[in-house]
Amino acid sequence: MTQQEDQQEELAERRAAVAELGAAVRALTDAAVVSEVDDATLRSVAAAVAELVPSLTAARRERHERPATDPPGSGHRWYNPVIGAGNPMAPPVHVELVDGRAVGTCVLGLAYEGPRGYVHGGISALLLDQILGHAHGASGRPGMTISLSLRYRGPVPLNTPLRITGWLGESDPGRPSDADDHGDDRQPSHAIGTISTADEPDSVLVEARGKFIVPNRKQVQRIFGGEDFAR
Ligand SMILES: CCCCC/C=C\C/C=C\C/C=C\C/C=C\CCCC(=O)SCCNC(=O)CCNC(=O)[C@H](O)C(C)(C)COP(=O)(O)OP(=O)(O)OC[C@H]1O[C@@H](n2cnc3c(N)ncnc32)[C@H](O)[C@@H]1OP(=O)(O)O
Repeated sequence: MTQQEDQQEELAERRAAVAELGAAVRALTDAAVVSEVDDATLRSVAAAVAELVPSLTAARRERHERPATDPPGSGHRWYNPVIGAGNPMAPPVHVELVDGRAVGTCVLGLAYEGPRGYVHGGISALLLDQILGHAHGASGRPGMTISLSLRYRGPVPLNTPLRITGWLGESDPGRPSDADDHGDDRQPSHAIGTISTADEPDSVLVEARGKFIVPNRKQVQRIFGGEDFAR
């Protein structure tokens, strides 16, 4: 086996272990918010869970430190709060690019509840921000959201397969690019997205409009300390 194959195998192994823990903690979170067991049982589970924490934090990363799952060039965030298999707070949403559109699928449990039986509006915004980000990133230049607005047309049901779709719209006509002064290579992109149930994809429950920019060199330096933020 070559050194590169060795590293790939190690990375796959690491990601699988991280996904396993993510799934287990996600199941724990789901159980915690649906549980109606007695108080003594809640307290004993709380104590048992608290005891597990030090075994994870024995080796930890800090802000700005890259996790072992995301080596340079991987372009993927294993702990992303929407799509990351390693992040228990992520449903996780499964995203595919279909004819230039980003299409996400997921089922949201009671941990994401806003109105009883329905998804919290802030969670819908989170999912849409991510899917718009994918639509923007599909052109090969991942960016940052600079504005996001939503219209909640109907309540989004929990425990129901959902479909989240994002695509790019027209850019601002005639807006000068910042390329000359700042090294920006283009204008903000407009992205549009929707949430519907998988069974009724044409019935839009939430609609989003967002603007994305690709940060220029100075901005990357200021915000991320120079490291290519997308890699
Ligand atoms: C986010 C990591 C993504 C990594 C993913 C990597 C790989 C994955 C592959 C595919 C992608 C898939 C998924 C994407 C994932 C997630 C999506 C969620 C994304 C987010 O959740 S991201 C967090 C929220 N978001 C922020 O945290 C931004 C905070 N905000 C700022 O940090 C500043 O705001 C900044 C630096 C943007 C500008 O601040 P500044 O001071 O430098 O500029 P200034 O305000 O003076 O702008 C004067 C006028 O120029 C325009 N302008 C400025 N820069 C420009 C540029 N580069 N290009 C074109 N136009 C530009 C302005 O829009 C304005 O225009 P106007 O006046 O018309 O509004």
